[in-house]
Amino acid sequence: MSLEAKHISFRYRKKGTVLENVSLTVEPGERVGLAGPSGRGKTTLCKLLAGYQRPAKGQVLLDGRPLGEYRGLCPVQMIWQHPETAVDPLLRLKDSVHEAGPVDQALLDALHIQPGWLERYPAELSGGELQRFCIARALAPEVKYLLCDEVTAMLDPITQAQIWNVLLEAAQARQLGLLIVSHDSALLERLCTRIQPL
Ligand SMILES: Nc1ncnc2c1ncn2[C@@H]1O[C@H](COP(=O)(O)OP(=O)(O)OP(=O)(O)O)[C@@H](O)[C@H]1O
Repeated sequence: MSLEAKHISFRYRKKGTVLENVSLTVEPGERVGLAGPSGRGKTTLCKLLAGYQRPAKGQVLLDGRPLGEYRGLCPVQMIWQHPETAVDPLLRLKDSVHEAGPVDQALLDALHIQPGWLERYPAELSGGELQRFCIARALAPEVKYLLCDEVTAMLDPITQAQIWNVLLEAAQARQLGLLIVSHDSALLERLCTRIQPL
């Protein structure tokens, strides 16, 4: 079940063309690093691959089928740099984390999520604490691909290491495909099976 962007072009109404004839394939178990200067369109490509935006030209295919044909939880999930933009501010974390279905206690433990945090609202957690919930939610069993857009850029080194350990273990155990966006080339070298410049 490969994830493919085929000859994608995209433009924002006010900005003009951002991506022109871009192709990218991620296979199960692959960890592809997406590198490129600021403003090149890395986040935009992730949004297209996750189905948040539609390309003006080209297609996003999962296992050869357009992503839009899949029903229920999308098998391609995006994890954002700023987790506060990815959770409902009015929901307690215990409700947000279960939006994609029940979450395994072992996963919450591996992410060092303290039981008391579940009762809190997003504004009552730090960015690193909140990001752990976003990762737990993104690792729902139906998910096959994770698009990790600068997911640890604002975190301290210990939290970064904990989060990447969990993501890499899950990716290996479940043969998930990962697309990893980062400006940190050393991080990409360490994490990725290959790097694709944009
Ligand atoms: N909603 C939007 N409307 C108009 N222009 C946008 C929108 N979102 C992004 N852009 C523009 O599209 C271009 C690509 O943005 P994008 O966030 O995809 O780049 P990026 O490579 O991820 O950048 P960075 O490395 O700085 O995060 C930028 O010039 C940005 O200003």
